Amino acid sequence: MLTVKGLSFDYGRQSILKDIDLSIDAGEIVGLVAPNGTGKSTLLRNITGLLRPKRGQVTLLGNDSQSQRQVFLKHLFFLEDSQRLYEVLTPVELLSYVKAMWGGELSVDQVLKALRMERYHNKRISTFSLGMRQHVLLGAYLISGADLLLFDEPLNGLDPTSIELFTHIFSRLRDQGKSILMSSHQLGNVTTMAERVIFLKDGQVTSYQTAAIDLQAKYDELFGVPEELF
Ligand SMILES: Nc1ncnc2c1ncn2[C@@H]1O[C@H](COP(=O)(O)OP(=O)(O)OP(=O)(O)O)[C@@H](O)[C@H]1O
Repeated sequence: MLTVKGLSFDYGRQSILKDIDLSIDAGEIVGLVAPNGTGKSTLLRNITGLLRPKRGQVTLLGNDSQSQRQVFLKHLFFLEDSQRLYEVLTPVELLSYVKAMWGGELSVDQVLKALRMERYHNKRISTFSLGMRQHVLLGAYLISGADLLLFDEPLNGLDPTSIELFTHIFSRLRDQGKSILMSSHQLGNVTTMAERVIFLKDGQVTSYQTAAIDLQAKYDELFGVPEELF
């Protein structure tokens, strides 16, 4: 589904991504985990082409992110942050807009119902809490019908019931053959859903099957707090 080859990116003199290779299959949920400021958002932005890689190639279903940009974008959905939704719109308006742009099959009503958003579907997003915004954001992902979903911190601000609902929806999407790359600085936020975890460190990635190793031990080995602080 998604193939990234030799991707590098610098912010000025600071090298953030170094020669990254990764791939994601159809129907696979992958977690991207690293502490704050490591480069997760930068990697997602490079994959989508919001930032232009210094080197490397990204293809989605065989479509190149640069030379076949329109088709490439049609197959993916990425909204960086629920704080950057169109504030003046209501959920109904936003979802209708995304449906019109991406041409997904689900109706606005189906999505509102699946995400239990009927209570506030006609209120302006500007008045919403973080958790409500996350629901609208997931609604936009769902209604897009895109094949690859890139999600930055999907569980931010959610109560336990909503986490359960989101987890359920992600597994439904996987069953439908959608691929999901979700980033988080918290390992626990992705391990319940992802069958594979990619750690980003020093600009490079290592990938582990969730069931194959003790991921927390690996996380501590890679990013743990040093024993001697002072
Ligand atoms: N526009 C920018 N100009 C220069 N440096 C930047 C810019 N945006 C991010 N950086 C730097 O790039 C590095 C990676 O940032 P990025 O936001 O990708 O990290 P992250 O892993 O997503 O962090 P977080 O978990 O806090 O969201 C950081 O050192 C950050 O300071």
